[in-house]
Amino acid sequence: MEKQPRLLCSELCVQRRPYEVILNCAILAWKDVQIGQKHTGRSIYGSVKAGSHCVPVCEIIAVQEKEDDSPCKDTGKWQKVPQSPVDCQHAFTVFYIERTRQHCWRCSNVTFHCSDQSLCLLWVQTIREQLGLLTNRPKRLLVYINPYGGKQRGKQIYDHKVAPIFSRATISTDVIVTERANHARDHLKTEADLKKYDGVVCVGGDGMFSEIMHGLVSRMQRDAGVDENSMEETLVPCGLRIGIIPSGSTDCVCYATAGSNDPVTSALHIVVGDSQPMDICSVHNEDSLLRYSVSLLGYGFYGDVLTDSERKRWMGPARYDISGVKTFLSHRYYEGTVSFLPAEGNLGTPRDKMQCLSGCAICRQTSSDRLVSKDEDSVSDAECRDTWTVIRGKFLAINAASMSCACPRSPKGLSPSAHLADGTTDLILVRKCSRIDFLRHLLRHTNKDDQFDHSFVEVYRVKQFRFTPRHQECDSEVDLRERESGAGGKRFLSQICREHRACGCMPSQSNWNCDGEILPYTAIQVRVHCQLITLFARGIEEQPVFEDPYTHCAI
Ligand SMILES: Nc1ncnc2c1ncn2[C@@H]1O[C@H](COP(=O)(O)OP(=O)(O)OP(=O)(O)O)[C@@H](O)[C@H]1O
Ligand SMILES: CCCCCCCCCCCCC/C=C/[C@@H](O)[C@H](CO)NC(=O)CCCCC
Ligand SMILES: [Ca+2]
Repeated sequence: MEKQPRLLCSELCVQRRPYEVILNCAILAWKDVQIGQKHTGRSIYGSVKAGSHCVPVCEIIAVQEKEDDSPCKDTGKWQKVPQSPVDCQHAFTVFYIERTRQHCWRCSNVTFHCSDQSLCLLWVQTIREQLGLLTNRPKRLLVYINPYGGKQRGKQIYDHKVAPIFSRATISTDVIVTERANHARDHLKTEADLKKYDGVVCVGGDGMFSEIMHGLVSRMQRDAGVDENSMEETLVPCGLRIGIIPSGSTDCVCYATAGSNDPVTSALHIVVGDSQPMDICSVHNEDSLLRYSVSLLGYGFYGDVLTDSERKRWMGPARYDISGVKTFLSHRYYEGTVSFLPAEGNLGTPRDKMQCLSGCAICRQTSSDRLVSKDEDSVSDAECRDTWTVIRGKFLAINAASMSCACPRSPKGLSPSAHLADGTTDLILVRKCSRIDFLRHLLRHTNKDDQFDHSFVEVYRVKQFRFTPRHQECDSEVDLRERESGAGGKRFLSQICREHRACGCMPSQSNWNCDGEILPYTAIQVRVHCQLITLFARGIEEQPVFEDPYTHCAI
């Protein structure tokens, strides 16, 4: 670790033991003086030493003066007691982030006792000054809580686990507990005074996140006079960051951007002001915008699971397991045409095993390319000239994963190498196959095996795609022929339908699952908008971070 100029260095006590405590602009470090004397010869900075700790300043949540209150031996009442120099009376507590297992963070603390009040104040003030320089931290947040998401614990989770952390970090909040579906979306879209806030927090699952995202994206476009219905429009990115406190059934957006669905971890990512840009797909039917999607757009299997599970909402998260098995057993397939515009450039491939982790090189490159070419997001002439790939077939599932879609059910996700902010989506086509083969493929969503390594699975990294179900292709074909053949057309139409009934494909029509919402159209056109929103997250941190066993610092 590079040496930083010291701001402060004092001998303070921690749990009645003397420590050498150092603060510079990057870290706060403290080492046990007595242990230090036994193990001489090494600097506190970045080397292995017993009894030493260090915390990056950017991971300090708050510092607070503390009065040493102890029970008075005589009266049994609590009062301030004078103490010996080692048990000094003046103290301050530093609250900081500690990494625990599985990408989870905790709020830890250490109390330093000082010999006099002025020293104590100097430490508190200096640490506060350092924290004041971290301008990416939010001060005012607008919080929406869905009290009915997941296991209906959103309000409880916020009140008990999140609000105390925000208050510790002196973040002020306006909290709205939603009273109906789309309450948060409509409020953001039309009413909320967004200038007052540094971010919006969503307490709920993917459905609730989708509401917040729709509200913010639509508000931005309306304010900028951008027509969301047009696929050719370049959408305006959202200035406000979104934080997700997971309390839903799948929580895939949170899991895929933070590596866990732990509310405390998410609250801490908000407090430290993390930023993670994210792609959004706009989903259209002809000239109208249907919805936006950030995670999964799924037709066939995942559309059917969702349709069936909506009738079982009362079951909570277990509804997906029951509907998953039921849909798998029904083994329906769907016919149609998928066309797509492949991603070009150095964006990797869905099978390259380049997981999108914190500070991802591919997403960073995409960001800098966007800075160079401001027009990048428009449907450029080059894209119009690009040739579309067209695939006709019978599919069990058509999935577009704009991010990995990792969640507790599928820890690596539907497309483990998909990127959060590269301007592409991974289009996965699962062709008609036997039940046992499909089961093998599905089970690979839950383990580490390559789910694309099957002859009936194809995967493409794309910028745009379209899907037309067979029955709609037929309709237009029939319409055309009917118009061409006049009165004779009716006879021709009935002939086609009879043929379809015979091949069994006519009744098979699924719905699109768009981030957990059912879309009212089956023929859709999709375009990825690169880095349209930003979350209070940093992507999944590489694991294991090699940690100095004594200082707990990454080295
Ligand atoms: N007060 C409310 N009453 C009824 N529905 C609500 C309310 N507030 C939000 N909703 C709706 O509830 C739906 C589901 O919420 P949420 O996403 O929080 O939980 P979930 O569906 O259990 O989790 P996941 O989306 O992760 O599977 C959302 O689509 C949202 O629009
Ligand atoms: C025999 C059955 C085998 C089942 C195999 C299980 C594989 C699990 C993969 C889970 C992938 C989740 C992708 C995320 C989609 C979210 O945008 C959406 C909204 O929360 N969730 C669902 O649609 C919920 C989808 C839940 C599907 C089970
Ligand atoms: Ca992407």
